[in-house]
Order: sequence, then structure tokens, then C-alpha cells
Amino acid sequence: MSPTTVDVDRSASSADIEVRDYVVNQRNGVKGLVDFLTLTTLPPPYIQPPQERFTSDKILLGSPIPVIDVSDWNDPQVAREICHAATKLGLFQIVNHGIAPEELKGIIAAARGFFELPTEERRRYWRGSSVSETAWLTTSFNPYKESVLEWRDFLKFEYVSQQHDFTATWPLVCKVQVIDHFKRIKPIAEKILKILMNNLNSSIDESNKKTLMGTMRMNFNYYPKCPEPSLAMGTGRHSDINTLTLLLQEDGVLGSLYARATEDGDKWIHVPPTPGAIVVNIGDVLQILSNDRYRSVEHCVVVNKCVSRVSIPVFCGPVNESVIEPLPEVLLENNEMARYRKIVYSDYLKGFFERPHDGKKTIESIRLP
Ligand SMILES: O=C(O)CCC(=O)C(=O)O
Ligand SMILES: [Fe+2]
Repeated sequence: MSPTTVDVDRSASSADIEVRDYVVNQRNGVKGLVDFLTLTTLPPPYIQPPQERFTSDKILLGSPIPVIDVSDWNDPQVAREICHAATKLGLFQIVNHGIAPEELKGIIAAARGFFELPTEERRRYWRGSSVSETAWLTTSFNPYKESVLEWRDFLKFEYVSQQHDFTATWPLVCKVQVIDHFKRIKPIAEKILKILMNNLNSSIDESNKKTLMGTMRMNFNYYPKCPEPSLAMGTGRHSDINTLTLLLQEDGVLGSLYARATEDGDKWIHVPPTPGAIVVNIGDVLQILSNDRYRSVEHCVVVNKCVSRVSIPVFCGPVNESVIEPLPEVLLENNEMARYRKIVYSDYLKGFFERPHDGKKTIESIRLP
């Protein structure tokens, strides 16, 4: 690919195809693209239609994201604050969770380490031909289904503790840190889920553990510097579809993650990177189990002209075979009707991954009339 074709002609479909081919089919990712070209304008495949762009008039000021001090998990106030935040916004930050700042810095550095590897080295992990069955790299969200690409690459890890040596071929630059981060996040996620379940007159037991946290996956999201950030999106509007996500943001990069303030409005709250904090967000499965008591929060990521950014979500969720439906405990309590039809989680996943990021379309697709 010659650099000038992409740079000069913004509307030409040949340039469009060439960029897509380079990024997606040739498995360079958007990181490969920005390393190869000195871009002064945004390549056409990344130009979002005006209604999908994030503009400053959408930002809701004066509504800070709750920051919850969880140093004493047994304090009833902690449970109250977590349940309140899960009900209202569906997103909050926790501090004093027990993971040391140096450990958080270590996993961020490990993620950067991976994306700083030579392109050929990263490409060994490309989805579909990865050297590891439990770690793979791709770009955007769903590049073969999207008319506009998202400005990010991500490496996904699956924690399959019952499978011997599932980390054998993970990249050495980050392997130890990823394993340690999974192990540190797991008990924190379990404590939050326990609080949220207790509040629904339920609990975590052997029968539902596989639904609540039968799987754990981690992303290294990488958002390169973007020549025209106002025209692009790093991650499009979506809610996470799992139960609970615990996300680490890189310190210092402001104006990236936004959460939709209310279900029906188009106002968004900035989620500031807070040193030492972990962002927790409620996913669709908890909204379904709780019959809408908890809210899975729609969120999106804006990119930056001056700095690249890394974020590291850990997604706790059901195993594929789990049947997802509102909990009987919740329905009985108020003698209410289920608001969602029951669905096998693998079918739910299929619905989500079949289309581009599109707000809360997946959960809406199973809402009962
Ligand atoms: O980069 C972020 O802050 C959030 C990414 C995200 O929403 C996701 O990976 O699901
Ligand atoms: Fe997300």
C-alpha cells in the first residue's frame, strides 16, 4: 500500500478498501496502520456518521461517577452504595480494593508492552490463526460486519483454569501479569456479585455460580493516537453483555470513557481515570436476572489526538450453556412478571456479536412486550 493513496483521497472507495484490507485482512490492526503511515486525516473507513460522533454538548456536567471505598467489605454502607449505584447508573468506581497501585501499573505496562511488539510478533496472535487458543488479537469490534470501523485493537484472553496449560503460548511480555491480574480481580468480582445477589434476596451458590462467573475474559484494549478524533469512535455505544465488568483505565488520559446518564436521554457522564480505582459496570445478564432492578450501562470510548490509551476490562459472565432469565426470587418478591424471555447464553452472545456495537439492542431483542 502506498501511503499517499490513503492520505489524499478521503472519499475514494479504493482507498477505503485498501485501508480495510491492510488493517483487517492483512492483520496489521489500526496500530499497524498508524505506525506505517503519517496520517493527517482520518481514513474513510473510520469516519462515523454524524449521529454516532461524540460531541461535547452530549456531556453531562456535575454528575460525578460514585467512588466507593471498599476497604471493609462487611460494612453495610458499602453494600448500600454498591446496590444504589448498580440501580441508578449501572457504573461506579471502587478504591481500596486491595490491588496495589504498582500491580495496576504493572498490568498496564504489560499491555503496552504487547502493543509495542513488532507487528509480525503481534500478528502471530491474530484471531483465526492465533498461536494460542485462549488469546487472540483483532481490531475494531466486528470488522466484517461493520460499515465503519472502530479506532482500536484488542487482545483477548480467556481464563480457563480447568484446562491444563491454557496459558502455554500466551505472549511472554505480559503472561505473568495477566495471570496475576485475573487472580486478583476474581475475589473482588465475587464480593461485588455476592452483595448484588443478596440485595435480590438471592445468593451465590453452586447452582448459579456458572451463570454469575463461570467465565472470565480480559481485554487489552489499545487506542492509538487519532488524527481526527471528533470523526471517529474508539469503542462504539454498547452495554457489556456479561454479568459484571471490572475495568482498569490508564491514568492521565482524560475524555475517553463516557457512560450514558439516563436510559432515555442522550447525555453522557465522563468516567475519569482515578489513580488506584477500578471501574465496575453492570452487564446485561445482571439486568435480566434482576428483572431491571440493576441497569446495564451503555458506554463508549472517545479517542485522542495527542496520546494513545490502554484499558483493561475483565469480563465475568456465564458459561455458554447457562439459561438466562429473571430470578424467581425477584419475581416472587413483588409478584411481578418476567420482563425478558429466557435465553441460552450462547444464543445471546451470537446476537451481540452478529452486529456492530449498537447500544442496548441485544437486551432489547429479548424484552417481553
Ligand atoms: O476502553 C474502555 O474504557 C472501555 C472499553 C469497553 O467498554 C469494553 O472493552 O467493553
Ligand atoms: Fe464495554
